[in-house]
Amino acid sequence: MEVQALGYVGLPTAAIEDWADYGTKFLGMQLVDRARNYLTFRMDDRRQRLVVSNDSADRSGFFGWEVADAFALNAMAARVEAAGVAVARIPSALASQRRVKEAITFKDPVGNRLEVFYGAEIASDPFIPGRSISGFRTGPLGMGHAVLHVERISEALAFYTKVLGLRISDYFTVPYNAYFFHVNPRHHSFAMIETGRNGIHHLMMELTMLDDVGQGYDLALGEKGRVATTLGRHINDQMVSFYSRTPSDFFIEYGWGGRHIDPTTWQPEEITYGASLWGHDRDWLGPEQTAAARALKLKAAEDGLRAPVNVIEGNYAVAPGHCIWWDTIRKAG
Ligand SMILES: Cc1ccc(O)c(O)c1CC[C@@H]1C(=O)CC[C@]2(C)C(=O)CC[C@@H]12
Ligand SMILES: [Fe+2]
Repeated sequence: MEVQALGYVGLPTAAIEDWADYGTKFLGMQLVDRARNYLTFRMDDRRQRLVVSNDSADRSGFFGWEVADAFALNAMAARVEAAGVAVARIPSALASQRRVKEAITFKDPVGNRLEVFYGAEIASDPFIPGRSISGFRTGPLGMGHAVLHVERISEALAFYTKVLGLRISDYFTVPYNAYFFHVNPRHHSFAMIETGRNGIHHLMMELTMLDDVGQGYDLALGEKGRVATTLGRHINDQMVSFYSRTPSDFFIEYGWGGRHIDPTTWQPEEITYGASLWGHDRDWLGPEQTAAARALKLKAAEDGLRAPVNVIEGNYAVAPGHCIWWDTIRKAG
């Protein structure tokens, strides 16, 4: 498999100041760089995972897909070019700003800026979370998952699977079309939902402990309008999560307990139950959609649908103010 993980993400915003607090005091990331028109955050031992930018050049965000080395990067560049898509080498000044060794960039068929890179820089100092969380589940699973609104999934599907090499985890067509893709054991690192417009829908970050999510939920409940959905559990990746409104016009899904899949044997499947096993209620849906979402969930409950107990590597108790991250967990294990 060429693409190994979703390595970093750039999110657009018009409210850069609000993001500093939201990213640290609520999400628990570490603010490392604060320039006039962008912020950068750490989530683990890497120097940078998330960039939040109010530069007009970054208006639709960017997605940093990780490959192993220069050889894999060149192979990807050739493959994208062969598909008729213009590829540019990212100048070394920008590559250093991304904290990677080398990168290329191109647009997906609906206009999102993609970057493919290798050689992410590791920090020499430990990750200090912005609030007391146990840590983010990253490492070989990547930074989380990114979900896009797309006008028509069919336009981008072939590009993401045949050119980029993402593999379909599952999909559903009711109550809307949605496709989920994996590149490693994380159930999905990327998804598209067909909503009639293009843009970022949400970014998911996964915490190593459920209590991090519950405590974050309490913080979000304390701010008017911050909670975008109630706490819930997704059917396909079994993630327990809630969605919060960011200072931009999309969401961050804050989750725990996502399942692992075996990419070598996984077969794409169709989900007929909808999005959630329970929860994830929204207050902005019309009465018809609310009733439809409710009916799907009640059917799942009636059918006795349950997520198997998750065995979470790295689900250890840690002292408040301290954090563990993947590489430490792996070395300790
Ligand atoms: C269906 C699903 C499974 C796993 C995920 O990580 C995930 O983000 C989703 C999408 C959930 C769902 C959606 O598809 C449409 C818009 C929704 C209802 C929201 O507004 C919040 C949850 C979103
Ligand atoms: Fe999600």
